[in-house]
Amino acid sequence: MYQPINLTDKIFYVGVNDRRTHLFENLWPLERGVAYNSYVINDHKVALIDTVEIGHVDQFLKKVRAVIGDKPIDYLVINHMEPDHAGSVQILTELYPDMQLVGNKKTIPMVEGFFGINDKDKFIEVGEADVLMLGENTLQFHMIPMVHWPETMVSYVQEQKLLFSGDAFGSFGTLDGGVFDDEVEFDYFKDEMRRYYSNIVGKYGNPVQKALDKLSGLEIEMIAATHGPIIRTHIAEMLEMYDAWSKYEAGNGVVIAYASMYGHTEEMAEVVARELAVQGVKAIRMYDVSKTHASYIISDIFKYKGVIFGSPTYSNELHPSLEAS
Ligand SMILES: Cc1cc2nc3c(=O)[nH]c(=O)nc-3n(C[C@H](O)[C@H](O)[C@H](O)COP(=O)(O)O)c2cc1C
Repeated sequence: MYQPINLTDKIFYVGVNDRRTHLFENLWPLERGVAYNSYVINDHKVALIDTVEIGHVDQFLKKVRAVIGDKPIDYLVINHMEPDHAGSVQILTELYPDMQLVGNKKTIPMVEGFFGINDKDKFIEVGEADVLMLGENTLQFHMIPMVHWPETMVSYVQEQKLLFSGDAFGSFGTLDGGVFDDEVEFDYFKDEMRRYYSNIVGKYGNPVQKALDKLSGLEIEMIAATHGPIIRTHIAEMLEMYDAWSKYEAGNGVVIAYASMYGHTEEMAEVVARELAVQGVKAIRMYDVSKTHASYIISDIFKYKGVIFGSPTYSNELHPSLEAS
């Protein structure tokens, strides 16, 4: 039985946990799963903010109905078209035929491409700073292209100072009871947020800087992303972390990532590490790339200023496991 989880009196968490998938995007290891977050605003008008991965749609619908009962959904806001969030759009349009899809000019052709939905009356196209009134809550939309897809946008509830941020500020890890940042072991999620950011969004530092600039004009008291805990007590810290990562600023420390078949390159890496320690470097992270998944190494490379790679020659190239990392 789902106990509705309130963000505010009319806004609810209706996300689901995925503890079965081994690799996110068939690429990134999920040691402690991942949550697909979605939210319902049960106001005079009912709006759903994003959906969940299609494999979890039954549980998702139960949660949505536990909040809205038999009321229809008026709007489905699509902040991001990636299938772990937009995966249930089609089935929802069938279940709620009068529901309108809210997206920007880049979202709409994607919806048509993904789902073959092309009825113009189904869409409400929104642009920068447009608003959608729901009753006591007003949604305002801000475009954040390439964080991390072209159509990405965020939705801001003006009255609540609440930002539905899409994948921005998201992290791996299921929400095992605790849903808000003050209800969980937040340090774990901070690390997983950096692994998520560095591997999935990290290339787009400039678009993230532009997005942060735009969001700096908003007063934000809660960030509700599509993965990971809802942030309400660590807002400033999160914004600072995103600012530093997107400027590629890092703290003191060195990552040493090596490949070694017979141990000689590893021995060299040990010597280098010892010398770094003698020189006063305390944070030294050594990884054998054949053992540790690249996503953890990349995450640490975003955390520390220094990085050293070591590889034996292998058929005149780098060792394949380092090359692959
Ligand atoms: C399959 C294979 C391919 C190799 N190719 C080269 C090569 O192209 N050029 C070279 O100088 N050494 C080559 N080597 C030798 C290794 O680079 C050398 O033994 C190195 O010291 C191994 O380092 P490690 O002990 O860290 O694995 C090759 C070794 C193996 C097993």
